[in-house]
Amino acid sequence: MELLGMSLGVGPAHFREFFEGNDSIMRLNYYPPCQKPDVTLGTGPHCDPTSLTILHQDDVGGLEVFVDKKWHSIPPNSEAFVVNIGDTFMALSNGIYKSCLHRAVVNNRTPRKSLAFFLCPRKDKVVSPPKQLVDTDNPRKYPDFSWPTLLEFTQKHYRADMETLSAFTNWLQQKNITGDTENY
Ligand SMILES: O=C(O)CCC(=O)C(=O)O
Ligand SMILES: [Fe+2]
Repeated sequence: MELLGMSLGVGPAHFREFFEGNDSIMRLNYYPPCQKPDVTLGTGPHCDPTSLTILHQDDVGGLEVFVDKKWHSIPPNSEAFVVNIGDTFMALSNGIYKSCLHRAVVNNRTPRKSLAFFLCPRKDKVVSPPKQLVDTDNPRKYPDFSWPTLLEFTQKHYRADMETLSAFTNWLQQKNITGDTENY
């Protein structure tokens, strides 16, 4: 977070402090062998709704990222983690950092495991970009929200894909129009 803050010109402290007391998630994925791997995905195409993902995959392989209109496999490297930007950090950087579209394919021989750490803000934090990243040339791209609201959206209303953040923005606006009085 310090490096991301420095790269955005807001200094090392901003995002480090924002993520103090973070409410992060760890997930273990298990992909059994599949008889029809050519017509099956282990995890469909999605961007992680979370802030930053640190992923360890075992030595089987299966992770793919979508870059330049093509799927590219990311071979496992026992010396390295895969680090992905998620939708919440895309919102925090006012769209400067893009969340990364990825998926996991399966095979018909070997089970596969991966371990993902998803950095998430503390529940009461307002996800809002620092003022240095917003001006008339770069207006706000996403409304303020809290992480539990985006999590609820992806768990109850919308399965995370490459459009999660814009679908979420529309959903929030619709809720405001229909006079929902809960605080987001
Ligand atoms: O298993 C993988 O390599 C990717 C898993 C993944 O994208 C996720 O858990 O969000
Ligand atoms: Fe993912």
